[in-house]
Amino acid sequence: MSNSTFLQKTLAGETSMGLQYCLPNGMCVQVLDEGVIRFEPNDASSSGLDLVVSCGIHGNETAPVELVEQLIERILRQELRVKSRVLFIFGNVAALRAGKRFVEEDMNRLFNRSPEVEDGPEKRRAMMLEMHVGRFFGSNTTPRFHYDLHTAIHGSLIEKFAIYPLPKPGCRFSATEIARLSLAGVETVLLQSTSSSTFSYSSNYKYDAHAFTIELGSARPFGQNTGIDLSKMDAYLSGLIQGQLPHPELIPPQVQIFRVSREIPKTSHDFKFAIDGKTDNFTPLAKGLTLAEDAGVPFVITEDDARIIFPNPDVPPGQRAGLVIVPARNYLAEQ
Ligand SMILES: O=C(O)CCC(=O)N[C@@H](CCC(=O)O)C(=O)O
Ligand SMILES: [Zn+2]
Repeated sequence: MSNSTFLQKTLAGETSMGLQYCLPNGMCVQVLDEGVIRFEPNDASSSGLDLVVSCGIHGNETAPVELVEQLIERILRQELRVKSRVLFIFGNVAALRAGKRFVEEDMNRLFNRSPEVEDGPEKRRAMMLEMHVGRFFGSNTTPRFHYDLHTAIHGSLIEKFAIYPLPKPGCRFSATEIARLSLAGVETVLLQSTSSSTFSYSSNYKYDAHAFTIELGSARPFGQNTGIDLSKMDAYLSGLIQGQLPHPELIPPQVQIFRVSREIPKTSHDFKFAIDGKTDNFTPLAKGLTLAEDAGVPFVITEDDARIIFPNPDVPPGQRAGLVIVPARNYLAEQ
């Protein structure tokens, strides 16, 4: 039997759909696709919780991929007792091999769309991943979670934070889910204000999962992530896998909540930031600042206490070149 990890086999092109098998401890395993593996307990020991953990949707964001690799291996070695249904996803395998954010297109802008004949590999993979998530959740009525793990391109004044996709009409941001994230070491949450083409938005919108994009530090190549402490996230996910769903009632006071005030649209190749394109996430933006100019149109900061997230002037026209966020703890309380 090979000593390679599931990640190593995936990167070597050695994983594809296989038959389910069960271990003596009652845990059943099935590889559903390249880089996609499902674990299920036998019914008697099930906790009634469905968990999707995805990573590597951007191929240069390797710290969460290494974390997920270790979780999978601990389960396969039967060190971690699976009491929940769990789906692990290594998202953009070709980009992970290349060590690049993407090969042709940013995969995290390709979810929640309809297939087209001329779709390239990243569009097709995004569609397949949505299908696997949909089949995994199926018609179960058990609580559904999807944590899509990332790292950020630039430095950040706050290392770990989550993006909470806009809830469906009639639904609200959940204070309990935000409090749970704090147990995973994520103490800053951005509430999205628009629909989106990200993986977490799709799982929330289509499958009613508690879904988040989670940023866990800076993007570095494999083997260079020792500076990122993922021990709380590791413990939190290990607990969920073992069927332990914590029930925090209140958001701890140290948790910071922002909401997205506006996306910074890039409409043309003339788009220019007035700030350095590599400015740290959460850098404050003075009211009245002309932050960017695009085809002669200025983008002026009109908000009090604004900050910038994900500045990236290099995205193609039609995509967001960053987000302007503002504090929103009271906003959440009023929901
Ligand atoms: O650091 C950056 O500029 C990008 C980090 C990253 O990949 N962030 C995600 C956020 C997705 C979301 O808004 O939910 C992305 O850009 O896809
Ligand atoms: Zn990312």
